[in-house]
Amino acid sequence: MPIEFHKMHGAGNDFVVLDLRNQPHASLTPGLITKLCDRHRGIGCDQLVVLNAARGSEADLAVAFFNPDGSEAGACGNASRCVALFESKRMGTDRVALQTMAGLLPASINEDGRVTVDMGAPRLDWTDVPLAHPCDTLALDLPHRPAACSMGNPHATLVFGPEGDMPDPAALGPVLEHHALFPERANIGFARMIAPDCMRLRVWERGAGLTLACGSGACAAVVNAARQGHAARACTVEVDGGVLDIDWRMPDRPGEEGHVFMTGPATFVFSGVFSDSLPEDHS
Ligand SMILES: N[C@H](CCC[C@H](N)C(=O)O)C(=O)O
Repeated sequence: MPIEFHKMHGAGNDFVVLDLRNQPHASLTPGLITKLCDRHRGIGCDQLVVLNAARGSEADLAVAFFNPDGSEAGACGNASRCVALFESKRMGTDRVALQTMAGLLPASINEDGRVTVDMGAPRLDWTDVPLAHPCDTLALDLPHRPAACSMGNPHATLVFGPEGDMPDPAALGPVLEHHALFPERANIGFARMIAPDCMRLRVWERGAGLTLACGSGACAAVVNAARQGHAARACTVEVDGGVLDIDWRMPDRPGEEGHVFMTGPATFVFSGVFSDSLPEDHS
């Protein structure tokens, strides 16, 4: 059965968006997920994003994220901005609430066209990342002592000063993604501080490899760099595909972690129909 899809990207991190609310016939299998993400045998994207009706009144819709290797991710910041834009156009509003595995994410479309998503509070305990055994997530016993946290998905961030060598993310990234310390694997960020409120970031993504941008990775990088004293809580993050503004706000109450607000672009590219059989009149 043909499946309608929408191609979108957030700072070059690209997505195939399937809205199943109006095509319930589409049955998603790991094989179909991998095929749709494949840049040679399918449509091609960094993640497949699946929309369903919300289960409750707080959210406007439910969103699930899948990597090209078929694994499901609890968060995807760039896709969350894209879905917020998609739904805002459909509903004619500038505020959208997404229901994700990481929780309820309020989003707003700004006057400049950029999208702001409240990505929630980072989870800083080893059990939340998760890690394989108890340890301080502020400086893991790994090369370059990265800090780790969860934004609904696992992240470790290696932070470097303005000068000096940095390992190749394409070489060290997959080694750390699959390290035994990460029972659910991890996204690995390589951050170079330009100033306390500005960093350059590349992310080796779990299940996807090196991408042009990683929204949850940018949130985790600012949290992790701020925890290590290298970055301010509000920081511009320059990624290969553009610029994201991250603001890890102060908590409302003592003993809690503040929410991380991510602001950045969301772009609609094209819509199409995917069918694995030739149309009848393909003359
Ligand atoms: N590969 C990630 C999901 C996509 C995250 C990224 N595209 C973003 O914008 O946050 C994971 O398995 O946790």
